[in-house]
Amino acid sequence: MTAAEDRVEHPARTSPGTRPPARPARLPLPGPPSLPRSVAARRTGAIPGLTYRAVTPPDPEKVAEVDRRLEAWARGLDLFPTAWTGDFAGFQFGRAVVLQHPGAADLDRLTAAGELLLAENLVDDCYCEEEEDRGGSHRGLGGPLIMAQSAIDPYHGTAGSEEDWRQGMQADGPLRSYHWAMKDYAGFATPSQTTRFVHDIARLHLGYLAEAAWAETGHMPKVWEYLVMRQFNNFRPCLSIVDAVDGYELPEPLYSRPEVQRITALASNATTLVNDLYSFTKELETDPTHLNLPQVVAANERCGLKTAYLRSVEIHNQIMASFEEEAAALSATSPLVGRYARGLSDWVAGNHEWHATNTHRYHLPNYW
Ligand SMILES: CC(C)=CCC/C(C)=C(\C)COP(=O)(O)OP(=O)(O)O
Ligand SMILES: [Mg+2]
Repeated sequence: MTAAEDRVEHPARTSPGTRPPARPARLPLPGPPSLPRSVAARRTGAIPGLTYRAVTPPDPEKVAEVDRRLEAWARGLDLFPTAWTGDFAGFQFGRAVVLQHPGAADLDRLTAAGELLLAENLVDDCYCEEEEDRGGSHRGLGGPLIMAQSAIDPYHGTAGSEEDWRQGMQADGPLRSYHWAMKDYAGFATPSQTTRFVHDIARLHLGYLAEAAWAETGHMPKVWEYLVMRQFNNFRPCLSIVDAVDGYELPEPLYSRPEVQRITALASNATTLVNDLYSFTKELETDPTHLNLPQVVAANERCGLKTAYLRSVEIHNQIMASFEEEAAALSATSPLVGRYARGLSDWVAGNHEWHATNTHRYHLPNYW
């Protein structure tokens, strides 16, 4: 790569003679080179240099059936206005879960995974994302998020106030979707798997709060700090259900072992950074200050966005390599852990395929 190819610079770099601040200020960075939409839309497929495992195409009949069930479920709960129907179709929830859970035990479990995915995205879009224009706000986010947590994490107050809680949990689409998706999931997951999910959603909400706090104060994290936040604001709740969706349980004493926790987190982090790479262009188009790994690398390393993007691919690849090596070593110690590790790997591979082919949501920067 030549210097000319990488000429998009961090603004702080263009002030000669000034001492760089100890912590780089969060300024809008120049966006990625944009293209006419028709050209940009073609720029999909795998990111050059990105480590991923290719998957077999999903069964179209299975996808259509899961989509049909999910749409009926969403309509029945009045989860979103008809104006959002295009977004529902464009997200391709059925295709996502069929790709992510190739070993799913049955369609009911696959549909429950889709309900949870839909609910998680509804909470993010309606509560957290200001740019979506669906009521989301960084300021005061803790209030709605604690209610969202309660929708999956039962209330144990006075008998008299329980009915108020029950009604409160039906107040909007994000709450209804969390609440009823959780009911379906808990119908086949063991109590331990259900509690695992509750804890992973609490972690996710903590990550949303940190992201919102940084957006509100204009804080630019260091790279490691960003990776901490993204380890919580993360796809993990989707990955740690793989055993339940596949119809078995990785028992709590095994799941809780630090090395199993580590491969769960590594897989979740790798696949979440895949989102940062595929959604980079979309995010910068809607909000030039939106944090994702390339933005944070560019600000911290005072380099152009293309360099930062390629560096972010490397960071992803290192995490992915750690996952693959450690998961393989661990799998050799126990067939059950091996099955679980395969489920994690399948989810990562399917989620990559979904990102690489979802032209409704994502297009790549014009770097290749
Ligand atoms: C499905 C799930 C658990 C989502 C929670 C966290 C989340 C929304 C992501 C990891 C995706 O990241 P992002 O908010 O950047 O999503 P888009 O890039 O807008 O698709
Ligand atoms: Mg993103």
